[in-house]
Amino acid sequence: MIEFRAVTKSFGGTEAVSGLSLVIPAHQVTVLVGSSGSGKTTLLRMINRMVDPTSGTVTIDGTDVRERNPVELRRSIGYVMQNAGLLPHRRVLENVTTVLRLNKIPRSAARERGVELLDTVGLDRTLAGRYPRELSGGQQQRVGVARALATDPNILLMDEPFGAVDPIVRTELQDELLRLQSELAKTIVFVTHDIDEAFRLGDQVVILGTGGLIAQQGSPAEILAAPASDFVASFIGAERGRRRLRVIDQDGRRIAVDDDGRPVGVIS
Ligand SMILES: Nc1ncnc2c1ncn2[C@@H]1O[C@H](COP(=O)(O)OP(=O)(O)OP(=O)(O)O)[C@@H](O)[C@H]1O
Repeated sequence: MIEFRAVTKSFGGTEAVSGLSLVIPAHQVTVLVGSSGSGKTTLLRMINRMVDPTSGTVTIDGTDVRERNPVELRRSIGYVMQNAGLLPHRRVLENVTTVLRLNKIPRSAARERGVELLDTVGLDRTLAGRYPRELSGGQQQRVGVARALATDPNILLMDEPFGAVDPIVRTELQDELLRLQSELAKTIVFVTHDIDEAFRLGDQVVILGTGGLIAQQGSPAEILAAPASDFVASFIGAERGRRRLRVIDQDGRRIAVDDDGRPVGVIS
């Protein structure tokens, strides 16, 4: 479990996070969602000490992260960035195994683990020898996820990992993450500004308002059922048109359709 207690982070005069308290349960996906500048990335980076709070504490399983060595802490937590952040001059397998090698795992064992990880994230092993630029955006993101999983961390931090890929690939990557999570049950903290993605992936969704305050937190169903404020209603409503569904009967089957009459699924 990760816990933020009364955490504030100021950058000069800007309060990116203001007195925020939040519990992030283990083995679940918590999604931080909010508009640009709402403090999502800052919150994420306080977990692995890429950023330290101005006041308040962040604990992992009861231990203040400030008691941990930052380098060791960072290596023990998986981190996936928006543009995968792969090393351009290293081949795919080397990218995946970098942290294993830093942790002094012998080369052959690291390679073995690396190819297994390619399988885990649904990448063909034949891509192992390619350079990142020889992969599609979606494949690069999968390599990023494989690298983050290399040391089998309990915690995975994901900062808009699927933000730069097209919608179809994005849906595939979301599906893949849900599949992986059903097998691995990591504690995942996922940042996005896309409420659809938040509701799709989150066991818990935390909607951040301006000035680094929590506007609402809960399961997607709880938030949809009872938005806590006009701000939340409009935030989740901005893209809600597509979600206002109705059911039609088609050849004896119940089909959910959106506002424009486009079928979005079969009700079973
Ligand atoms: N290193 C920094 N120095 C100064 N200001 C910063 C720094 N990092 C973040 N900020 C400021 O803190 C606020 C929150 O930024 P943060 O990146 O956490 O937001 P975000 O919700 O992740 O935004 P985005 O969706 O645009 O990435 C912003 O006003 C930002 O300009």
